[in-house]
Amino acid sequence: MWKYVKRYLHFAILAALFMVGEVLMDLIQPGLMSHIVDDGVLGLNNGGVGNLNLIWKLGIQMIGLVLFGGLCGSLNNVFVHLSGQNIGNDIRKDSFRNIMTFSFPQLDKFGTGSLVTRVTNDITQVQNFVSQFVRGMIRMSLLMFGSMYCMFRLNREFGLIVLCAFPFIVGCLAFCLSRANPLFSKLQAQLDSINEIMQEDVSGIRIIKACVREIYEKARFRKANDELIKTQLKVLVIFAFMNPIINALMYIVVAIILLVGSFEVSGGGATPGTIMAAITYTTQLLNGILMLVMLFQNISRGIASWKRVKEILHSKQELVDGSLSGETEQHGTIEFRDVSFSYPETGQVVLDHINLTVHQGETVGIMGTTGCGKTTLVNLIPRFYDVTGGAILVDGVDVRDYEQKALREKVAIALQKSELFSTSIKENISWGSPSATEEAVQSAAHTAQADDFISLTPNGYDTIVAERGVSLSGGQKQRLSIARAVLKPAEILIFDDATSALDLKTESNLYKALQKTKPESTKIIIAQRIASVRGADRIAVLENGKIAACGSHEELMKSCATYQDIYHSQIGEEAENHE
Ligand SMILES: Nc1ncnc2c1ncn2[C@@H]1O[C@H](COP(=O)(O)OP(=O)(O)OP(=O)(O)O)[C@@H](O)[C@H]1O
Repeated sequence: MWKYVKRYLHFAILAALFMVGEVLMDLIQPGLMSHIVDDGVLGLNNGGVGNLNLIWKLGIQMIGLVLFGGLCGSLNNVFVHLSGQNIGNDIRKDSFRNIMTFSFPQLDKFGTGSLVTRVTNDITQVQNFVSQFVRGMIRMSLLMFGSMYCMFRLNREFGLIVLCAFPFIVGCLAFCLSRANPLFSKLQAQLDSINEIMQEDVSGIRIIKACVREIYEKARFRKANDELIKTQLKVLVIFAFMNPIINALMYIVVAIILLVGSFEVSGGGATPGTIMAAITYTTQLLNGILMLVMLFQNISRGIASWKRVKEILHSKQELVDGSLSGETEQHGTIEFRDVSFSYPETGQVVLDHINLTVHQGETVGIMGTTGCGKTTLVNLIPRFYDVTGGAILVDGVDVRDYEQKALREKVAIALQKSELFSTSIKENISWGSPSATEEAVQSAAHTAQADDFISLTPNGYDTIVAERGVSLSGGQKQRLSIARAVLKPAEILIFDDATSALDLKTESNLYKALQKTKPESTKIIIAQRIASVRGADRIAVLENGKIAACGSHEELMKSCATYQDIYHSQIGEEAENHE
C-alpha cells in the first residue's frame, strides 16, 4: 500500500496541514466562548458589569475563525480526494494490468465474478479507506487529543473525569470491532457470488428463458442476496448497539462535569464560562470518538478489501516467458512430444502421452467424443495452459522457450463460441491485426464467407456489433471470428469447432477459399462433423486422452472402428450406399 501512498504523499501532507488548521479553529472556539460568557456577558472580572465591546470583538473573531476553519476544511477535502482517488486509480490500473498477465489456471482459480468485484467494489473500499484515514483519522485524533489537552488546561478535574471515561469507550469499541471485522471479509466474498450469478444470468438470459429457469435463477439470486443482507445487517446491528452505549457514556461524562462544575462554581474554583467550554470540549471529544467508530467500520472494511486486492497485485505471472522472440527456421510445424496434461483443479488426466507431428502447410482434423480433450490439446499450443508432461514444439522450439507474444503471433484461433466486441464489424475482424488495410479486411471476410451478410447490414463493415454479438446469428458470428483468424498473418490456424453453426455448403466453400488464400498455413480443425474434416490431409481421432488413430479419411475408414462408428452415425447407411 505504501508504494501507492507515497506517490501522492504530497497531497496527503497538504490535506493533513489543512486539517490541522480546521481542528485548531474548532479548538480555539470554546475558549473564546468562555471568555465572552465570563467577561463579556457576566463581567466576572469587572464587578459583574458586562462588556458589549468585548462581545462584538470576540464575536467577530469567532466568525473569522469559523470562516478560516471552513476554508481549511474544504481544502483538506480537495487534497484528501486527490490522494484517495489517485491511489484507487493506480491500484485499479495495476490490478487490471496484472490480471491481463494471468494464466488460464489463475483466471480459473479467481473466477470472473470475484475478479470483477475485486477490481470494482474492493478497490472503491480501499479508496474510501485511504480518504477516510487521511481525513477522518487525522481530524479525530487531533480533535480528541486537542480537546483533552484544552480540558486539562481549562480545569484539571474536568480533564480527569474525561480521562476516566476513556478505557470504557475504548473497550466498547474494541469489542464491537473484533465482532465486526470477520464479517467484512465475508461481505466481500458474498458480493463475489452475487456478481458471479449476475454475470452468468445476464449473459445466459436466452437459455434461462428458453429453459424456463427464471424462477430457479431468481431464487438463486435471492438466496445470494439474502445472505449478503444478513451479514450486512449483523454488522449494522453491532454498530447500532455500539452508538447508544457510547452516547450514554458521553452524557454520563457531561452530567458528572455539570455536577462537579456546580460545586466548583459555588466554591469559586470554576466559572460558568469554564463549564460551558468544558462541555463543548467533552462533546467535541466524544463526537470525535463516535465518528472514529464509523471510521473504524470503513477502515476495517477497507483493510479486508485491500487483502483481496493484494491477492491480485501479488499474484506472480505463472507463465514464465522464454527468450526467443525472433525468427525461426521452420514456419508452422507443430510437434506434440509425449504430451500429458491434467487441469490443476481436478487433477484428472485429460491428455495421456500424445505424440503427433503436424507439418507446415498440412491440414489436420481432430475428432473425438465430446469432452475427450480436443480443445485442451490445441489450447496447449499458444500456452493457454502448460503441459504437465512432455513438450510441444512449434517450429522446432519448445513453446516454453518463446516469448509469449512471439509464440501467440504465430497462432490464430477461431472458437465455436465467438467472442465479439461492441464495435464495428471492421474492427472486430481486424482485432488481432489492427494495422490491416480495408482491402485485407474485406478479403478475409470473403474467405470466411462473411462478405455477403456484411453487405446486407445497414452500414456494411462500419455496422456496430451489439454487445457480445447478440445482433448477429450464430453462423454470422462464427464467420466474423473466422475472418479475424484468417486476417491475422499467423503460420498456424486453429479452428476449434469454429464452423459448427455453418451449413455444409458454406463450410465447404470456406475451406476451399481458405486453401486457396492460405495454402502455406498449417491448419488444425477440431470438428464434430466428419464433413468438416473429411478433406483434411490427416485426421487424428482422440479417445480416452490418447490418439486412437491418425490418417486420411480413407485410411481411417478402413482401419479405425471409432471413426467408422462416427461416420455411420452421421452419414448413415443410405448416404454411404449413394457413394
Ligand atoms: N478449465 C478447466 N478446468 C478443469 N477441467 C476442465 C477445464 N476445461 C475442460 N476441462 C475438462 O477437461 C476435459 C476435456 O475438455 P475439452 O474441452 O478439452 O474437451 P473437448 O473434447 O474439446 O469437448 P467438446 O467437444 O465438448 O468441446 C473435460 O472432461 C472437461 O470437463
